[in-house]
Amino acid sequence: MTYKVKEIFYTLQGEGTHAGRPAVFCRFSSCNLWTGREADRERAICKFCDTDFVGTDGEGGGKFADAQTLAEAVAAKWPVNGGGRPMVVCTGGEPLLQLDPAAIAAFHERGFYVAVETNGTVAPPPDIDWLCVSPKIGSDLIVHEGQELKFVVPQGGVDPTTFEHLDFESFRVQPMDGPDAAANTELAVKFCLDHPLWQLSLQTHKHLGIP
Ligand SMILES: C[S@@+](CC[C@H](N)C(=O)[O-])C[C@H]1O[C@@H](n2cnc3c(N)ncnc32)[C@H](O)[C@@H]1O
Ligand SMILES: Nc1nc2[nH]cc(C(=O)O)c2c(=O)[nH]1
Ligand code: SF4
Ligand SMILES: [Mg+2]
Repeated sequence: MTYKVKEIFYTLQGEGTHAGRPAVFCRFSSCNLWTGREADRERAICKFCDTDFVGTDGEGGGKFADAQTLAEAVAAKWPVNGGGRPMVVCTGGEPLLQLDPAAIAAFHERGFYVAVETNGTVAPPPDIDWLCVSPKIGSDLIVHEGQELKFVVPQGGVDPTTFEHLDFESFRVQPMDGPDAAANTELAVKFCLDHPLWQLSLQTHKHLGIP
């Protein structure tokens, strides 16, 4: 199948458990919860997205005819003889609209640890190494297990503890970026202090000024 990818770039994972770890980001085009057009944001299910995932015109983006071609483009971003286990973070947009067993196998064949950032509305293929689910209020959460649950706060007054019964190794709150970022960060810190099952996830790449 052909994969539509907005951009492929090498940086540090900024968020969550793997924050600080070098990774190739593969940002798939399109999402099922927003068209990506500003004109549609207010009527979207997910209204706070910080990402441009429309089209295939970003750095390293394009249409990749098959899984091998896609994995080659990702592997080409990893430093030669750099050491360490290479990691790819499949994100978007919503990566699970496109990520399939063939793509995961092609990443694995090249030694990659495969991480995925998903909104949890699409069933994941098997053999993902790190699945991070970030639920969106107003959408139908069907993925109830994975490695990391990362809830952006605040969202519609929903208490993050309502996700605690789900089967994840790590529970995190991430402050919503935007005009109220400072207040949202304060709220997230207080929430973690009051609920020590939960850890803070910051978007460290934004503070560092890296992609
Ligand atoms: C752009 S999304 C792409 C992956 C997938 N569609 C999802 O929502 O998880 C990547 C991560 O950024 C988070 N995110 C998006 N907009 C944000 C914002 N304004 N503030 C904080 N986190 C945000 C999402 O919740 C998700 O964890
Ligand atoms: N550095 C960096 N880390 C990230 N972690 C998740 C991201 C995403 O957009 O999915 C992201 C991103 O866009 N940049
Ligand atoms: S689900 Fe993810 S990619 Fe889609 S609009 Fe929301 S944050 Fe953006
Ligand atoms: Mg991002």
